[in-house]
Amino acid sequence: MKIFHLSAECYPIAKVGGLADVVGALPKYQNDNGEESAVIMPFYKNPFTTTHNFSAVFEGHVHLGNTSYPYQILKTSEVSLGFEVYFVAIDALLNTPFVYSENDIDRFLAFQIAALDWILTLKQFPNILHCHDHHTGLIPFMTQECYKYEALNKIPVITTIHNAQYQGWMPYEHLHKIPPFNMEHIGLLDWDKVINPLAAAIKCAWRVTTVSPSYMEELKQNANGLEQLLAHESGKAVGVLNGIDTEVWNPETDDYIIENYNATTVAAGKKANKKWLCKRFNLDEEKPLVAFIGRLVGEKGAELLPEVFHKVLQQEVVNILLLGSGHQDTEEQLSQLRANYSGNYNVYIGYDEKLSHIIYAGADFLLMPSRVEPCGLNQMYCLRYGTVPVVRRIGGLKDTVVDINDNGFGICHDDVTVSDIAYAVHRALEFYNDTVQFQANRTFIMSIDHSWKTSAKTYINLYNSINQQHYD
Ligand SMILES: Nc1ncnc2c1ncn2[C@@H]1O[C@H](COP(=O)(O)OP(=O)(O)O[C@H]2O[C@H](CO)[C@@H](O)[C@H](O)[C@H]2O)[C@@H](O)[C@H]1O
Repeated sequence: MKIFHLSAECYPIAKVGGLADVVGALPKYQNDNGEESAVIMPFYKNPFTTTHNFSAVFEGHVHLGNTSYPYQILKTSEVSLGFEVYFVAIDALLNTPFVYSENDIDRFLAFQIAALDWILTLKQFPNILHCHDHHTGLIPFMTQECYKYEALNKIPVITTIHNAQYQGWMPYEHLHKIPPFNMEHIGLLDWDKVINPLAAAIKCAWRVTTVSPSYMEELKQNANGLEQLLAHESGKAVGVLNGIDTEVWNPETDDYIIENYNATTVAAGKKANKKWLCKRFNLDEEKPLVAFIGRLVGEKGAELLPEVFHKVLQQEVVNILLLGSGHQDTEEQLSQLRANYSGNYNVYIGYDEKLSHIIYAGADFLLMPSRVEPCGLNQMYCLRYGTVPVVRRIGGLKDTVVDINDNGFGICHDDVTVSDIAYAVHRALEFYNDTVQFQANRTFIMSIDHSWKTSAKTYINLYNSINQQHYD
């Protein structure tokens, strides 16, 4: 089966968050299952694209209304990611050092149209188009409705929702940029009187998936305005839990971390990584280390963290280390807190892939007090590195972490409040002091299998079930 994943991000080429991790791993595991899975993504100007050579497999012009942009489909043979990547290079719009910007309506519309224009020219069409998030949300609509893509309308299109908070809204003044279609069907694009690419994808895709089963249920109650639509389309929707790339995220072979380890050597391995972190960030290596990694936004409960940290650092014997960036206010408050708790608290404001690996390896606990968490990968990474997750029971966190009081291995809490989060940290630290249990738990959590093996197969079964239905 020939599968094209369409996405704005793909690790290690361009990563802003978890979307990249998924699109950089799922195709590889699908190929391991004997499929032919590839990625189509924009060509940005970033460390990956500037250090590799590319050759053009196609050249054309993409039209956005009356404006025409030259574009190429590029490939590189210099690196093997376990799947083929086709880059849509539209210099005037996409060749930027960033993935997302103010001009995203034109950028991602042009990306989607150029990708479909190229697919139209292929001798062998893909059997599945798998679209990720709203940046590719108009593809299910365009293949079904636009006259020029009629030849593609038999190809099943899947949309995976990684995050329904962002929907790609466009005012109607952009309508003329979408290739012509029967205007009687304009309602498919609409949600609340604007063009809503995520809503259009939910309406037009042959199947809709979310990145965990719990998130699928939660979206029917809380989907940033799309609740009714999701409830209405639930017959074709299913939650498939993300996996993790166990080749990239493996403490035994990870090149980023200070000392490699496995379940047998976990105590010494984690100690060496923690020692490095404590030296680098002026922390006390004798105390337990609680870490946070992620985007500093409301969804992650980030604006509560300064107060949570203040409370915890006053009451507990602990170190706290945060890696992240996002809302400026939160960044500033988190940075200011350093003055009060020097020696036990530090933050790194920014994005640093290597540092994130060392933190997963060196921390004792990873905090995720998310308001919304469609799946969450951090808790699965930390488990693999023997770090205990402290999470709110929501979305994918609920599906992957069981509290120690329920015969589980993590710490869970229900509310996103300063006191609930601080109490969860308190429970975590009590657990830390139960040395024997804590060490045994470390070894156990490293053995939990969250690899893509199962979920990659689930997606393949889903594709097969559509193809089966289609040809019956
Ligand atoms: N400052 C920083 N420096 C280095 N690395 C950093 C970093 N901030 C974040 N990361 C990394 O980015 C990834 C974040 O993944 P998540 O799944 O937690 O979140 P995200 O909300 O982006 O993804 C959305 O899509 C994914 C994939 O489907 C869902 O799991 C998730 O719930 C949904 O919100 C992890 O690899 C993490 O280590």
